[in-house]
Amino acid sequence: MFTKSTWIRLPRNVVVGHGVVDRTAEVVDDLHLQGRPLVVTSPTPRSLVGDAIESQFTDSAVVVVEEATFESVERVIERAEATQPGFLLGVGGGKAIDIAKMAADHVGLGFVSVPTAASHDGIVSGRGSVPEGDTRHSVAADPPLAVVADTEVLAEAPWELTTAGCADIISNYTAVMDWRLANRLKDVPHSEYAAALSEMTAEILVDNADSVRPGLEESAWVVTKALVSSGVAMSIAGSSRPASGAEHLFSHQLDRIAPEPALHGHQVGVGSILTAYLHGGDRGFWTDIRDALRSIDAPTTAGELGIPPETLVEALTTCHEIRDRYTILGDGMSEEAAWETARKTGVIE
Ligand SMILES: NC(=O)C1=CN([C@@H]2O[C@H](COP(=O)(O)OP(=O)(O)OC[C@H]3O[C@@H](n4cnc5c(N)ncnc54)[C@H](OP(=O)(O)O)[C@@H]3O)[C@@H](O)[C@H]2O)C=CC1
Ligand SMILES: O=C(CO)COP(=O)(O)O
Ligand SMILES: [Zn+2]
Repeated sequence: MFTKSTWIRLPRNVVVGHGVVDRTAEVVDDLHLQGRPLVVTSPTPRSLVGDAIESQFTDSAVVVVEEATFESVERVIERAEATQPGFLLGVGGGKAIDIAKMAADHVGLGFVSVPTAASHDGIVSGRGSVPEGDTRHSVAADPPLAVVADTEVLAEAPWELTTAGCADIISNYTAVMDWRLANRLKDVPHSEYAAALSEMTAEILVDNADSVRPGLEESAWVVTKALVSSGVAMSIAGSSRPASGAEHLFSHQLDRIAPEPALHGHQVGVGSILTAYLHGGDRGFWTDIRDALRSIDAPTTAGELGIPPETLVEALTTCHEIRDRYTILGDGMSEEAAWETARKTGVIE
């Protein structure tokens, strides 16, 4: 008997382009959302687009968050209970958007994502990631009802945020390799549609790497479309598997143990070089990943990440423990193998 079922949750409107932040109220109208918005934002995004957004609504409440913490999520929930909005608008980078996403989920309201940085695929996905205790990986949350991604704003964001978004997409290659391996070895549920979409997204981004340059609105366009596509792959899968394998475990562990972690996308990019090497050995795919990262100015070494070599090796040898997600790391790497992998790939010089 056939018993399978799936429920794919996607944003209904994805509006990307020049000046679209001025169309936020129109997007909201199209969703038939009632009531006033609670705008969840952080200091810099508020100074950049706060007025442009708030002026489109006759009555809006605003909460400015500074840290990606559960206290911030609770503050937004309290503000929502006090102001009784009809929906939430998350305006900013991953911090403001994830806090809005988690708070909206808690109070049972919809939210609209207005990214000001194309820094990772969480800005469009149904995954929320706010550090809780020792946990750094994402959990399921309702995806945004709509995404309003203004390429003019995104193109002016610091270049490293955009290169981090690119590297998060390039890491899809190794995430999919890990997912296929887990399916073959551990019978982990796998969607070939989600895997193919995720890989194709990385492929298109790499093919268009020449048009990803600082200050170019075209770059914001290319990267945002890729982030949307990666978010859709995760929605089809019903998990972050198509976009998160061992390279993400490595990054989550660095977030826990590094004196000063680097950007999410930059860490997963370097993680992807290392795990591509493990998948493919000397003549493997890892040089393609490294070259793709180099071509968009993303870090490819521990030094460029600002991570001490010992910390990088510690992350690589311990990160398999942080979550129940089978990857090429299996039940863990020895220290010797981790040093060898990092040196052979030039991640540690
Ligand atoms: N849901 C998911 O799957 C994932 C979620 N995450 C989460 O996302 C967060 C990291 O995302 P990230 O975007 O890097 O972090 P932030 O939202 O903190 O943004 C990074 C920095 O850029 C600033 N900024 C944002 N937009 C602009 C702009 N247009 N111009 C100038 N500066 C700008 C912010 O300013 P200010 O400090 O003033 O806000 C901040 O200092 C973390 O909380 C992480 O847990 C990470 C990966 C995946
Ligand atoms: O960052 C993500 C995908 O790019 C989400 O992955 P995690 O579930 O590992 O946090
Ligand atoms: Zn990621």
